[in-house]
Amino acid sequence: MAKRIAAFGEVMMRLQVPGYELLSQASTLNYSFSGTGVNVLSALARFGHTGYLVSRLPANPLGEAAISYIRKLGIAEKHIARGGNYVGMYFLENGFGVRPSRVTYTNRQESSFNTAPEETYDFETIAKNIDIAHFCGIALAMNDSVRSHMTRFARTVKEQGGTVVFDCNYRPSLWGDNGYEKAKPHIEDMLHLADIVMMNEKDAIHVLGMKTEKETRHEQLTELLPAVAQRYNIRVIAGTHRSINGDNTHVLQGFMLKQNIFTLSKSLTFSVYDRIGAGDAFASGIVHGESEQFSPEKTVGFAVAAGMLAHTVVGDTPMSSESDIVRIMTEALGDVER
Ligand SMILES: Nc1ncnc2c1ncn2[C@@H]1O[C@H](COP(=O)(O)OP(=O)(O)O)[C@@H](O)[C@H]1O
Ligand SMILES: O=C(O)C[C@@H](O)[C@H](O)C(=O)COP(=O)(O)O
Repeated sequence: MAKRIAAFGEVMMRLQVPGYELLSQASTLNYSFSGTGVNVLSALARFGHTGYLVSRLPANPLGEAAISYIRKLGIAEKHIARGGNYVGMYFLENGFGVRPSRVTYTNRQESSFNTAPEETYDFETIAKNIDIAHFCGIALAMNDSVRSHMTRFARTVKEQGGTVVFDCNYRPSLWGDNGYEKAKPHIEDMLHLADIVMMNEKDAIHVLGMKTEKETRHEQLTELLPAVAQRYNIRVIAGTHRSINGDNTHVLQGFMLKQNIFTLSKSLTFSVYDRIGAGDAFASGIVHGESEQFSPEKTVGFAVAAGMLAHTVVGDTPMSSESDIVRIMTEALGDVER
């Protein structure tokens, strides 16, 4: 059934160096807009849900440009507050061969979203009119005021009987020195409130400090995640394992833990055009599968195929429809369609 979904998060301006040049070599940049909330809602709008972005943008031409972009993606703008002066930015240098892609965040703390005053958002009204709210660990890394918005909104959604989705999305560069220690209490606050969580064993080991004697990622995952689900009372935990082959193709396998049962997707191998936003596409697939009451096998298969397709589209924002994803799950790769 189509759901009303709100995502709380920052709209980012992505400044991408064209081709494979470094920032130090290039003289032009391509800009687009992004942010985990934008990405997740774009995907969910394509699957037939209604998406509301809960954010804050400046009342100036930059804010207008961001809103036009969001509108074009089919995301409802009525919960976007206006005020402050800046849009958060990040620079992207594309990797090539053995050189990985690189993201550099700039003075994000000063953005409209990260300086939003305490009473900016009417969480009561928003929570009464949605079914699901999505939150992300990137916003949690920002400052105490954003963290307070997040926990307040998530608590209000729970009080209204809604579903809380939380993507751990740990970004080392945003948490800084002793990042794991700083992040742990805040991630735990969100885990206690969440019904559906995106994470893998790295979050359990490094952020939550859980111990395991197991050596392979898969064994660590299957040992630790049921303990996480039990400790924080989480209904569904899902995520991916990625590996990168010598020929630069990536292998992605999705997993989902529900009612103490692990379901794994097929391992998909594919070439990568633009890797950023693939985790958000996967998360959207899980939210869609749960909303439509798909079986765990179908949900995780759908989510990983959505993640794979997001690697083939330029920009952070997933653009695939449900039928694009179902086709890729069921059909062999083909030549030009004409
Ligand atoms: N250095 C790290 N320490 C702890 N957890 C991490 C680290 N890097 C990534 N993770 C976690 O691993 C998971 C997947 O990472 P991510 O970079 O978001 O990949 P994807 O975009 O494929 O989802 C996320 O839940 C993230 O929090
Ligand atoms: O910084 C943000 O708020 C998000 C963007 O940097 C970007 O969209 C992103 O990190 C997406 O995450 P992924 O889907 O895990 O690649």
